[in-house]
Amino acid sequence: MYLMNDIVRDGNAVLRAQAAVVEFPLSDELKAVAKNMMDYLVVSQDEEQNEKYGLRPGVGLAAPQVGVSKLFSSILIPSADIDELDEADVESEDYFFKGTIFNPVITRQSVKQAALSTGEGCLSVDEDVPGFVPRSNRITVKYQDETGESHELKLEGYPAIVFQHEIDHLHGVLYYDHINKQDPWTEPANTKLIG
Ligand SMILES: O=C(O)C[C@@H](Cc1ccccc1)[C@H](O)SCc1ccccc1
Ligand code: NI
Repeated sequence: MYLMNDIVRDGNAVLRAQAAVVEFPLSDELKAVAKNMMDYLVVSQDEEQNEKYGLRPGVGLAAPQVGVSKLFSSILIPSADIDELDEADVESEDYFFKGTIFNPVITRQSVKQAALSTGEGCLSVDEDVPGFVPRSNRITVKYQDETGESHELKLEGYPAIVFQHEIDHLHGVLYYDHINKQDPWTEPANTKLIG
């Protein structure tokens, strides 16, 4: 499992590089990296464990953030984070999404935007950069799973924001690149505020 000192910080060129396509079948090395990324997310979301290991909680982690310039990100979105889910859903499933997405492509995105009302943070950016981070409210993502099988996901709101944050990492983009430097907290036009 990765610890905070395995996470590359802003200023390292790998966070600004275009990551490389992942070839299948996956090498044992990349399987191990993906497992360690997911283990980080699982442990980071457990209050006791993240305290013990000094981990910042995360719902996503991209390979470039651990120094691997390849097109994949692990994502772990708790069902409890998704307001639209009703009680039954939350009880039955611990996670809205748990998996590693390889070679993801956003094939469709809405004109309508969305932003977290609190702004965003990043495990690779130690200081908080304040401001709304406008993103597409709805996206369609095509990606491969660990076996190389292709999937298509339609996402809206918070999950769409998480996926866009993680896919941005694969193209050398960090969340604060999207913040309006002049007016960071001015509500962007046509943007739904979430949370
Ligand atoms: O650095 C990363 O990529 C992980 C980020 C992903 C993220 C940040 C803001 C908005 C969407 C995704 C971490 O998860 S930041 C910490 C965090 C934890 C729980 C919920 C939201 C953000
Ligand atoms: Ni990040």
